[in-house]
Amino acid sequence: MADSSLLPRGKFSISLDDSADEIDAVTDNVNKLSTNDAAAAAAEGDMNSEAEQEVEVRLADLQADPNSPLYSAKSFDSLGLHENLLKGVYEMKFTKPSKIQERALPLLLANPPRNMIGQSQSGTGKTAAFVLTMLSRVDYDVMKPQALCLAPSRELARQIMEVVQQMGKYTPVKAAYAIKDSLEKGGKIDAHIVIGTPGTVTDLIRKRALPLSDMKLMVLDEADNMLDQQGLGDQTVRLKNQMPKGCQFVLFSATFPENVQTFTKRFAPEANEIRLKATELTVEGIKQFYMDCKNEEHRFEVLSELYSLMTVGQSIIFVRRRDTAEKIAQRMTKDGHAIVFLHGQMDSAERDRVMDDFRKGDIKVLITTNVIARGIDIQQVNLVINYDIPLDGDGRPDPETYLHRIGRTGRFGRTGASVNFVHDRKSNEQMEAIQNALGCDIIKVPTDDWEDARKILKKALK
Ligand SMILES: Nc1ncnc2c1ncn2[C@@H]1O[C@H](COP(=O)(O)OP(=O)(O)OP(=O)(O)O)[C@@H](O)[C@H]1O
Repeated sequence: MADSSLLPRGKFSISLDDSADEIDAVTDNVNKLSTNDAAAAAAEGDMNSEAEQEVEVRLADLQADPNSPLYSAKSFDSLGLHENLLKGVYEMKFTKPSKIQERALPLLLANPPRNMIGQSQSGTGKTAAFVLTMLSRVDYDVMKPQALCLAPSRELARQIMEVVQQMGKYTPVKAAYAIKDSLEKGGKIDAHIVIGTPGTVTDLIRKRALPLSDMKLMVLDEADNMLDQQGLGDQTVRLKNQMPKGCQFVLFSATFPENVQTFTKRFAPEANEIRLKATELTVEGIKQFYMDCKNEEHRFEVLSELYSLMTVGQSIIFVRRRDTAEKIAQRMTKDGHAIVFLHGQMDSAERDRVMDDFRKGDIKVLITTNVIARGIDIQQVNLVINYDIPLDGDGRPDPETYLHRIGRTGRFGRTGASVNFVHDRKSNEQMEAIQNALGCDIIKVPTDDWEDARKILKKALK
């Protein structure tokens, strides 16, 4: 949850309560939205399963707890959103906003537009905050790209598109991808909202397939990653420099490490900021464990044993290298486990197929690299395994990537477990460094008493 004492004084152009006038201006624009039949929304009356009901009860409790990042004192109706967007939100079964949604939305929608740097724990609903902003800001009478959302992976871009379509269901929004293989040769993007990855966006602009003249809003999801100077940073900055004057820059992430903070502020000057304290970064619902393996070979055996003994919902295993992902998937398959791999060197169609199968639940175990460490939201994932402890580009323990990886479980109040595998002194030290940096407890699970191990993990997954 954000700590208001950390917010820079005087940076807010409005307070949460006196924002009605500014919000109206945005609402005027959105009034042009078409009014589709809302009956469709009401007609949906599926009986929830028992498990889902349990989650709903827990969620209601969390959303009533002021100490939870999901807590909100307000309703979606009071956040200045157009009624057609509210219909979309409610159809997604969102009853109350989370803390980040409640705090960020009025600031994001205020006029004149102001930049935003928003931080909130993994799985607390940042996507809705920026998607609703994009859907509120575009002028639907103008069929030109007006909002650009950048994400670090095609998987995340596709997921954001899904949210845009769902939330924008009762608007005439047209959204287009700018990801590899998304546009036919010689084609041109005509859509209100563009969602893409920096490389392809750069490419399309160069080919004059993505006009920027009407851009009003640029969103960076996983902003610290997008601005990382060892990675996507240069490309992202070059894109920013091409945006028209007055463009609003919106940056969201669960993590903004020290080393990107100055840069982030330069990227989004005069921004409203919503920040977390260092002690608030971990999500309570995610229980963290480690298993001490004797060596490389034992590490694999423990993994295989774990999957023989446990019935987990869905799980993601993270490794450092693509070839490790492939090798382990092959060995696990030989041992009789159903598992697939996903990494950045696969072709687009294959990546999409694997991800779609995993999302549908047809695949239960996915082994992957950091390519999907961030943002991916699959609520049934209740176990994350760090087969390799995450390291940064310089080979140092990487607490941010750790947080994002384990954050693939425990989404929006759900419970989940993460298990770190250590197999030698070095990996042990790496895990300890992460534990110290985050000040979190990582509890040992025995590798010589499987009954005990099963009990501990089962309890955490309840
Ligand atoms: N107000 C809400 N009520 C109920 N569910 C919500 C609400 N807001 C978001 N969600 C759900 O919570 C889940 C997590 O949201 P989202 O993916 O936006 O998290 P995030 O903060 O972007 O996480 P990450 O940092 O991992 O990217 C999604 O399944 C989303 O549909």
